[in-house]
Amino acid sequence: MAGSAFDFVIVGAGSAGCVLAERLTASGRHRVLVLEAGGSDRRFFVQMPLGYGKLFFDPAVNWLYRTEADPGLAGQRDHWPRGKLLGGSSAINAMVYIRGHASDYEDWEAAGNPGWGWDEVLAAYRAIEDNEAGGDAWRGQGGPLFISANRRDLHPLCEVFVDATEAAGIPRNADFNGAEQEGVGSYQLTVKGGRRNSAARAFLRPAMKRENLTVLTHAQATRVVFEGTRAVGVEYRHRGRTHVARAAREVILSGGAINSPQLLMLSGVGPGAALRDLGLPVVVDNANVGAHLSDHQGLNYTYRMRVPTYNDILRPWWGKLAVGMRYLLTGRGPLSLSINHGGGFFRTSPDLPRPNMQLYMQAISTLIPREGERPVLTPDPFPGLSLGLSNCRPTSRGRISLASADPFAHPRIEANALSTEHDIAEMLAAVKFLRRIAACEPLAPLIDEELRPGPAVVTDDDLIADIRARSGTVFHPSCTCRMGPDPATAVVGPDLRVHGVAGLRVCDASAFPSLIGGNTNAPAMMMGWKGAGLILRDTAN
Ligand SMILES: Cc1cc2nc3c(=O)[nH]c(=O)nc-3n(C[C@H](O)[C@H](O)[C@H](O)COP(=O)(O)OP(=O)(O)OC[C@H]3O[C@@H](n4cnc5c(N)ncnc54)[C@H](O)[C@@H]3O)c2cc1C
Repeated sequence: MAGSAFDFVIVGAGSAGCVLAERLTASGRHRVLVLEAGGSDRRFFVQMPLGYGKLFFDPAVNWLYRTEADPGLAGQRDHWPRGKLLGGSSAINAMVYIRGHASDYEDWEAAGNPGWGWDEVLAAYRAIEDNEAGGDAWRGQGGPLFISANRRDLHPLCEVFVDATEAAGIPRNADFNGAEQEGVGSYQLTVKGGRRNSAARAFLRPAMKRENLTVLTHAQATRVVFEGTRAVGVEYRHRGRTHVARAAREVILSGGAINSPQLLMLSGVGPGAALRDLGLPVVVDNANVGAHLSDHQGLNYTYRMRVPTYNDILRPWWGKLAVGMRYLLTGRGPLSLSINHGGGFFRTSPDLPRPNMQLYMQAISTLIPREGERPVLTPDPFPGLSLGLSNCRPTSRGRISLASADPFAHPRIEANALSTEHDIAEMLAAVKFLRRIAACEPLAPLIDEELRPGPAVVTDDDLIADIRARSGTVFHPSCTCRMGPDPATAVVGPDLRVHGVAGLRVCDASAFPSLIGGNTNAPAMMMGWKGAGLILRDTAN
């Protein structure tokens, strides 16, 4: 590959990178190289939706990051999985498809980012989607990304949960991606025909048939190559050797919220003093690189149930055999779905203008952890239910910084979770509401007992201590190369170009101006879609 020239070099075949690769090669006019540090997505537990639990600690497909000890999480170091394979995190995630609240994008635009308001973003989502629920003013149909409406094979407790949440005062909502986000119901999923529908499957794999797309796996970018302040290529390691891929037009970083800022810093774009301390040259001194790290925090309340749950089916060998056979023969059953059958969005106070909390319902409990595995395929030996929640717009901010100038060393992740009064007060109100749901008909009579945190935990102080002890990332780190017009406060402009240099953009969840209220795979794919539109527009000029 050394010496070959491409028009565009994309670093990272994740949610955004796969969409970019597809869009930039569609016309046949541009030669595109995608460098992906991980390997193929053609693995059984990647393809089988509930195989997700097996990928959580698997170094073959996962960067396996750990944060620094976090005071907000009672001093614990949180586990941060990120996908390291074709499809990136969309190939190891929980497949919930949520776009976020319309007002999130109005916030993006109001922060000085024309073109990223709700109307433009909605048009992109509608073009991307092929929603099983059909097209309407909100949903797209006929686009490259099939989205399951998730209406069959749901566990019966999902409906019970929806009824109880309704009784607690939250309206039913058949489509969180429709006119209203608030409400309770079942989640739409990136699942197609019983298989995970990652960004690789929906976008990259079809594009890989094109001659103008080259995808190199096990190729880790180590540095953006600059001539002066113009990015002209990418240095990468492949099969033990260092190569440089030249980009005649642009280099696009789509390595995700941890790796994109890391690669920028390794390349000399970042906080100048810190880079010099590590002996790195400084191309652009910008303290925003790696800063503004935003992430959703969540926790589960767990119940012992009086009725069967997936624990009873997924734990015993005969149950595993039965659901396994069903899956292999029909592509259906619990293995063909996300662990999160239901959920929704609610406000912790009626005075709030939009939902500030997200709910998750899992007809399974996993209190007894197994070494090296998120035990969704080996749950607790009793019927259990998990009700989870996570915040939508936390005010806590963390940081990614370089721990070393070695591109293969993990960067430092200071999550700084739950570090504001606001975030703790919100979580406290939310867990109280979760208990209200559990106390409502028809769910209450089916619950035997609350196992975590347990009935002894009642005072605000104890509830907060429990929140700190048991919360963790819900895997949505964002904003570490955030978009904004001013280099004093942002890393990329509204056109995703890195401030202060030429020929270089960042296009992934790191470029979000602010974290959206909801899961982040859909917005990352949308960023790839709109990013490609911007690149093609600028290329035509
Ligand atoms: C366990 C888990 C569960 C989740 N559940 C959900 C969910 O249910 N719904 C949802 O919407 N979102 C979910 N998310 C979040 C969502 O998947 C991510 O926000 C989204 O995929 C991020 O997309 P991205 O393009 O920014 O980065 P990624 O998809 O992470 O892609 C980055 C890619 O770049 C590659 N890369 C990085 N550095 C380099 C380098 N130097 N050289 C070459 N390649 C490199 C990586 O290997 C990776 O393939 C989950 C995430 C995880 C980890």
